[in-house]
Amino acid sequence: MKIFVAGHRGMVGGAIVKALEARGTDELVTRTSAQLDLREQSAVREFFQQEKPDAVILAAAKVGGILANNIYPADFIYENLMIEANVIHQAYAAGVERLLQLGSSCIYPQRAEQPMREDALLTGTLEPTNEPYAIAKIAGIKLCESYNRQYGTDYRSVMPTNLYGPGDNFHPQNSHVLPALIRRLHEAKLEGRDEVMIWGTGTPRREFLHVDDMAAASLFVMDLEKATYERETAPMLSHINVGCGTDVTIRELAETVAAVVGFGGTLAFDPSKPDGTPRKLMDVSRLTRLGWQATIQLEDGIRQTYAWFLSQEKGSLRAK
Ligand SMILES: NC(=O)C1=CN([C@@H]2O[C@H](COP(=O)(O)OP(=O)(O)OC[C@H]3O[C@@H](n4cnc5c(N)ncnc54)[C@H](OP(=O)(O)O)[C@@H]3O)[C@@H](O)[C@H]2O)C=CC1
Ligand SMILES: C[C@H]1O[C@H](OP(=O)(O)OP(=O)(O)OC[C@H]2O[C@@H](n3cnc4c(=O)[nH]c(N)nc43)[C@H](O)[C@@H]2O)[C@@H](O)[C@@H](O)C1=O
Repeated sequence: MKIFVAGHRGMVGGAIVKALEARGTDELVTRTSAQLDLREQSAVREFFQQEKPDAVILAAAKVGGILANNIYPADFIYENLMIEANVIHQAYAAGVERLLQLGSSCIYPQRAEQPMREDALLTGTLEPTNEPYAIAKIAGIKLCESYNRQYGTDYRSVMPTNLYGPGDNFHPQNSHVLPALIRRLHEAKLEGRDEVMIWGTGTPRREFLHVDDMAAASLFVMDLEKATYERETAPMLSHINVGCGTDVTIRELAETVAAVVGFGGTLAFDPSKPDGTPRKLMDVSRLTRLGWQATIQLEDGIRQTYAWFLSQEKGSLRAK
């Protein structure tokens, strides 16, 4: 198959390309955002009409942690809506048979019953710190569902929990918690500081999945027989959660990162920073029933990610 991987330089897109290359069965098509801005409708139309891929994996998005979502809500809703609408519609217009798009666990209500099942979607109010991003991600699911229902396409959606791994964004403010803590605790160790500040109260719970597991799950869902995907996601031909099925508090995460990095000082908490959703644990029974489960334990994944972080030249680390 000729597969367009959108967002191949990102953490997830990069891991998906690596997994596809290891398989070695497909022709891959990639473009950087500078080569093809997926917010631009006519450019996306031209690209799809020229390339005519058989399949698309949509891992391109405007992505960031709790603070970035709060500071740049317009960018998060606008860019993600445009990318999804352009890619999904132009894929359909170019006759693309199969598409997989990545959403996020933040699509579920702020107070969703835990663990969160796929049918919790649109049953309650969203978490305010990422509502614009979540609405764009929900629109992505609804685009796929609607094209499937109206045009009989085979466009699938996976909803990952919080992800981490090599290729992550280690920006001190705009990143997600896990890479932010790796960097902050590493720098504190180097500077000999005896205290590090962690945002929020430390009590929110999060589920973390290594990006290589996410890439494997994405290909697993992409490869499912159409009838199997439709049976599992009936009646709306909606989406499948991806996670590891267990979560930790932010305090526990910080303690694990501190142990891996070798920071022996005190962890202090700054409650003036937002906690966000109190808990976001995915119900992964749909994916488990289909035969997939995560393989990388959190501490092992953090060790491997820290080794990758250390292997990067400081200047080449992404800092968006
Ligand atoms: N990271 C996480 O914890 C989670 C991520 N997800 C989802 O997984 C997907 C991938 O996320 P992740 O890999 O972490 O994100 P990254 O920020 O690492 O990568 C995103 C990629 O999207 C590309 N991109 C952004 N804007 C445009 C644009 N206008 N045109 C073309 N390409 C664009 C970028 O390309 P370039 O490098 O060429 O500029 C970039 O490589 C997203 O849909 C995200 O919502 C879901 C849950 C958790
Ligand atoms: C993937 C997911 O990511 C975002 O939602 P989030 O889960 O809240 O993600 P986060 O990783 O930024 O924070 C998790 C928790 O960790 C705490 N925390 C402590 N110290 C730091 C810290 O230094 N940085 C960050 N970012 N958080 C910190 C922080 O206060 C919060 O309680 C959205 O983009 C959302 O839309 C989305 O999809």
